[in-house]
Amino acid sequence: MTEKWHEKKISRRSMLKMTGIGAAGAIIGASGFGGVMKVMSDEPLIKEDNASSINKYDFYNTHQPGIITPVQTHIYFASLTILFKDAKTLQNVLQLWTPMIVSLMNGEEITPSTNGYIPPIDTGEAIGLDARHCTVTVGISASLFNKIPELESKQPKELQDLPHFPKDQLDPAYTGGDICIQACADDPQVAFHAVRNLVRVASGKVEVHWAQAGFNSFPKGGGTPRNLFAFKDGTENPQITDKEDLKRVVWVQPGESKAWLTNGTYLAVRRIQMHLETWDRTAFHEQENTFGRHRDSGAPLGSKREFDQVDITAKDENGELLMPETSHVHLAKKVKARMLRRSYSYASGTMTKTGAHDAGLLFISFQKHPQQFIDIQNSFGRLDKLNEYITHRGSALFACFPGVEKGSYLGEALFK
Ligand SMILES: C=CC1=C(C)c2cc3[nH]c(cc4nc(cc5[nH]c(cc1n2)c(C)c5CCC(=O)O)C(CCC(=O)O)=C4C)c(C)c3C=C
Ligand SMILES: [Fe+2]
Repeated sequence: MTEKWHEKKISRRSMLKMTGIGAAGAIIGASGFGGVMKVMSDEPLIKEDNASSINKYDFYNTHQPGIITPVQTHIYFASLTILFKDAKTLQNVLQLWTPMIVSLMNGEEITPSTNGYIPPIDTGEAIGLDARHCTVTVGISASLFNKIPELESKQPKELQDLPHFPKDQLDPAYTGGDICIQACADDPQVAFHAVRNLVRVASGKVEVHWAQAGFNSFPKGGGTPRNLFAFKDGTENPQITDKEDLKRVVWVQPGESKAWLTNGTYLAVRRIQMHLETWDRTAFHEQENTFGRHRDSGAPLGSKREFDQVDITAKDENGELLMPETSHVHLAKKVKARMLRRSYSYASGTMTKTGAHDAGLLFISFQKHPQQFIDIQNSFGRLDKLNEYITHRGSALFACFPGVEKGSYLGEALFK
């Protein structure tokens, strides 16, 4: 029987090496990182979901949190570069992160500091806040497999960089990365705190390549949030209660990819600038024709209610299509591919060259195969009316591990 990771003891020296503390870290006594992780003691490194935490989602599940979890108000998304080339270090980082993520999702301090002679273990900015529905989702990309030759046989063939799409103007500063951490919460500081602490503990092993904060605002009483063009965004999505549909659209099923990815999914992320200045000069009817939906109700053009059935062939009394052929929804619906969208708006100051808002959509979708994203994006191609108002500036694709069983750790099956 293979030894479980938590049954192995990582030596104090390798722990210090791994956390990048090195010689300076000698000051960090047994209550330092050793205290955080308890990896150097006999105590197994298992953190439990705390049922008495307030506003908390469970970590241990068949699937990772933050995918079919109801969308929170904030995201901090980070794409990391790995600074190592071996599978063992990746395994150690994932082992280190797993109990930390449980603590973060419990809304607990990672480990309360008791030693005044060392830096606090938890950076502390979430002290006194509850879990705020924090979720952390981790994925790995094709470039990670390129950097770790030992894992070559584990790379799913569909895990490749996304192709170049017509009209893409990708900025390398917002593109790619080896590992993603998607932290979502109903509080911006809780989401940021999660990423900050996960990156910090793996310092010397990973560094942030790019990161983006985002937000969603929900109407009183709930409902679909509006994007920065004021349209309800996220109406047409698989129902998170329809398990069979999620198996068809989102979750990798046994035999569909490499075994380690069963119950996992693919995360496509696009940092899409929305040209607010151009949009704000556009006539209201033209805005509605761009999406093919009414702005205020969110209903398909010609219908009354947001969740009315979309019929892209429906015509008005003059025989004209109600939803223009080049409208965003028409083109998305035309292809059979589907996805689960979980996007956030962002506003990050202004573009240095033009002074325009650097604002838009941190588009995130989950699908069991990257081709689903590719087919829909190709359907938009050069035709989508929305192209006039947006520019894709960043892009990455990650395979998100399946969920974790108590006693295991993120991505364990990758190392078997
Ligand atoms: C490749 C996938 C998609 C990208 C990229 C994308 C960008 C993008 N979308 C909006 C706003 C809306 N999108 C809407 C619907 C919609 N969009 C996609 C896919 C991508 N969008 C799909 C699959 C759908 C659903 C189509 C359907 O079957 O009905 C809508 C309508 C409301 C809704 O259903 O959410 C809006 C609004 C923006 C602003 C944007 C880039 C900045
Ligand atoms: Fe869309």
